[in-house]
Amino acid sequence: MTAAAPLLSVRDLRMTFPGRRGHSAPVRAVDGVSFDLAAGETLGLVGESGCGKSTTGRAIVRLLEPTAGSVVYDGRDISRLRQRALKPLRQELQMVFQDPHSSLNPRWTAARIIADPLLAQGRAAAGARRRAAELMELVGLLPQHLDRYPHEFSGGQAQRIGIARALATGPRLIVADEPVSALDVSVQAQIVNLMERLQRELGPAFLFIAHDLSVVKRVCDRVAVMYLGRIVEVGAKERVYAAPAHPYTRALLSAVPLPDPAAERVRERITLLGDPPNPAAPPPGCTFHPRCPKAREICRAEAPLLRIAAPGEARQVACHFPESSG
Ligand SMILES: Nc1ncnc2c1ncn2[C@@H]1O[C@H](COP(=O)(O)OP(=O)(O)OP(=O)(O)O)[C@@H](O)[C@H]1O
Repeated sequence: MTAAAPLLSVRDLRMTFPGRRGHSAPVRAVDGVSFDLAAGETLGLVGESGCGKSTTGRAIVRLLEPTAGSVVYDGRDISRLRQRALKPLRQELQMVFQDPHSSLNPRWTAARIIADPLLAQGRAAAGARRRAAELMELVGLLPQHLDRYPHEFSGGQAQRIGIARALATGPRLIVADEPVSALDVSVQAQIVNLMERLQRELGPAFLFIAHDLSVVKRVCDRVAVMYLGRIVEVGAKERVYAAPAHPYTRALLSAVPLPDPAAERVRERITLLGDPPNPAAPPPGCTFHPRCPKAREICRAEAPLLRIAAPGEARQVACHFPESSG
């Protein structure tokens, strides 16, 4: 039996920005990212601020045109499509942004924000409004509030509107870029619960971008860890969280508080040395080597490829000395 083709297949994705004034070297924000996403699957994309998570997400839904590489969605490379050719795909590829108040048009009512993708599809105004009311209910908002403006909603409610808008056209892939990190901690869990429920009920695939590893642990099937524009480890959530193979993943996970205070007291904490390096001037070899407690000569000279961590495992790791190999 052959496995079904993935819904999304990203290969060697690269996104380079011109250097800012005074720093003429180009910024390699995404530097060769490859992964697959199956229909209905949730992949968490984690890593420190500036490692290229948002740029990866934006290039996939084609808010940006990648510098190189391919983004094969449903069997078709969309990485070079022009805006006109992308239009029909917009209903299938949606994005939820980090800060709902700055990503929703402040001059539009909730009804218009949610109905806009439907109107763009050619839906009649009355039908689009009815659908917007249903979507308000689906995301836990009162349909009577359809004519309110974004500033009349709290942060959590506004994010629900952003989610309703993303769901309006029945997308098959949603890129959620830090969807809860701008919200109060008390509201974060509600939005995570909502996204979990919608994923279960409606079944879109999610690329869930976050720096909070405990959120990713709750909602994702697989996790990809990014460092300086590259994926350094990707695999099933259970494996990555229980036995991280890359030293960077180990360091990130060692900073996540454990619910059990006794376990918390005896756990190993790994403090990363120094700051993340500059993507305009990445270190040679493995870009993590200046901060890696295990770095040896080869790490300074040769960039490790992302490869199967251990025989029989689907998990991949880009390290010359992954944890599983001792
Ligand atoms: N339009 C742009 N022009 C120039 N550089 C950019 C642009 N967008 C992003 N960058 C740079 O690319 C790198 C990756 O940024 P990106 O926002 O993708 O990272 P991130 O992991 O999502 O971080 P954060 O969580 O802070 O959003 C950073 O060094 C950033 O400064």
